Amino acid sequence: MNVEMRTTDFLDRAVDCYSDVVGVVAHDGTEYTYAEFAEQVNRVSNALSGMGVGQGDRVALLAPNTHYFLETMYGVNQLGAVFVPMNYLLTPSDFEYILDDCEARVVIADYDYAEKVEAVRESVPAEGFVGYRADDIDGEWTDYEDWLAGASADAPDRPEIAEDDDASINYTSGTTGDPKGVVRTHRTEHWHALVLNQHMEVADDDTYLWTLPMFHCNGWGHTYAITGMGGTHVCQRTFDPEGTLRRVREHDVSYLSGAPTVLNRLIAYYDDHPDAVTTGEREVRISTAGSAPATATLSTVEEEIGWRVIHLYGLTETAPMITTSHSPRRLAQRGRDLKVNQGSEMIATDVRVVDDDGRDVPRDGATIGEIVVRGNQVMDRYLNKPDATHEAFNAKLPGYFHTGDLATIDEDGMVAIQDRSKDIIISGGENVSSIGVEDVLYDHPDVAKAAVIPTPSDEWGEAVTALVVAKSGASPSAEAIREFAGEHLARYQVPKRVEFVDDLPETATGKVQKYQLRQEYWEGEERLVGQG
Ligand SMILES: Nc1ncnc2c1ncn2[C@@H]1O[C@H](COP(=O)(O)OP(=O)(O)OP(=O)(O)O)[C@@H](O)[C@H]1O
Repeated sequence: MNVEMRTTDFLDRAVDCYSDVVGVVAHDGTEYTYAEFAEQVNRVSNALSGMGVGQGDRVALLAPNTHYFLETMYGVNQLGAVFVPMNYLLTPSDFEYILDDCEARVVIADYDYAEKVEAVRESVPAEGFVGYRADDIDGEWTDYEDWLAGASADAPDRPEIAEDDDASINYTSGTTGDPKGVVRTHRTEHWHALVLNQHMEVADDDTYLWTLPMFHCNGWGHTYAITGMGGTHVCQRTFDPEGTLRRVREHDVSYLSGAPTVLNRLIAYYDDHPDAVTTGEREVRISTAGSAPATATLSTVEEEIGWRVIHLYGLTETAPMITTSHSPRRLAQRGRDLKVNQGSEMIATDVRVVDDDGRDVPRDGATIGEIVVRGNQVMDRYLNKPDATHEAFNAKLPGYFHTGDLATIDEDGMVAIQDRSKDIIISGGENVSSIGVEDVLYDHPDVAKAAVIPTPSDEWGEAVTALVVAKSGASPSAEAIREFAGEHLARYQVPKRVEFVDDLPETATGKVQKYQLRQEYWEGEERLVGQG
């Protein structure tokens, strides 16, 4: 007989098997066993019920990495209600759009960010406003702790939750356009967490440090995966290198995650404070995804900081993870470079690379096509956007989700991401992978960050242009950078222009906003490819 897959299964197991184990360390150091954590979760459910929230209702949360993010997520889901975590770096008008789009009944917000919801309060449908440390928020917010204190810690009656019921709505980060509400079901969330556990080897002695924003795809599924395995969550409100390295030492952390920019910031801090890293008894592993890590980034983290890097790939729409570099057999055969931009599909996940007619490209590691995917972790739909949903699942190969990412695939099924279709540069008729050029630039000893974008050119159609942040104290010339690139790249890939900038605009999840960078060069002109 089939058993429905639900997100609640993960906390239920932790309570069954690890009630005495510290499940959550709050950002202020307070420790909760899984039994205590489950009581907090029950309080959230009962307090929400008291406000009239029931099955199918949406509850939005605006919070950094905190124990109450986790409490709210489980508390909402065990009522059969739908959890909507929001990106705290968005603007009031984004929140107005999101809260309206998902028709949130209640908003729970952190004192650091609540003002952005307060600014649009009158124009959103929510009736309940709960603030963490409400005294520090201007406006009428019920204090989170008072709210819970008035609620029972007994398990609420759970409704019948079907695995295809909506569990959460995660808005895309808006790197390339308006946020879209990605609707994920209990089944997609559950399945993705199982797949993640399988490939990341999560166990009950894992201590997971929250450097990755929890709002981002429910922390890439670790909010469920770590809980279900009986591991310990250590909360860090937002990432900072000093705080991260200190917590790794203090809590004997074994596992953490972050976008490549997080790795780069750790490296920059480590350069100045090598003593901040101690290699303890056990291995530390760090999973990275969200954008392409440079070869130099991976080798510095592995060889100098001493942590094992696992490179993953995916999208909000795919829960997110669909490929992984964690293949010891292949790495032993083919060397560590394999890790940089390649991964194999995760278990029970059908990843294909197809041409414009939806046919598989040759598995030659050279022909570029679009990554499409089918699997139980793929989203149900975009909220209120049937046309976008139809397009995403039918553009080239019906039934597969179309990622908009370009890649090659080789004879072992290793997928190497080349670019987003919007980021690839067509210069003199040749495709140039911005990721490939950036990878080389990161190898230059004076380069701290690099973003490669197309700029308009009468001669080339699009000119490969590198925007470079120099390392502190270094002042390389544009010519030196171009020369270095010329030693490692084909002539058509070498940046025609190199410009130095103080910093690169990034999203909350650490992605360089190439769309924004491109804009100023393309004002009034139409790009040949992509939309921006
Ligand atoms: N390991 C990786 N290497 C290269 N690119 C990656 C990797 N992992 C993720 N990405 C990029 O990130 C994208 C997914 O990001 P996410 O779902 O967070 O939203 P977004 O695409 O940044 O936002 P929006 O859809 O609003 O533009 C992928 O489509 C891919 O382009």
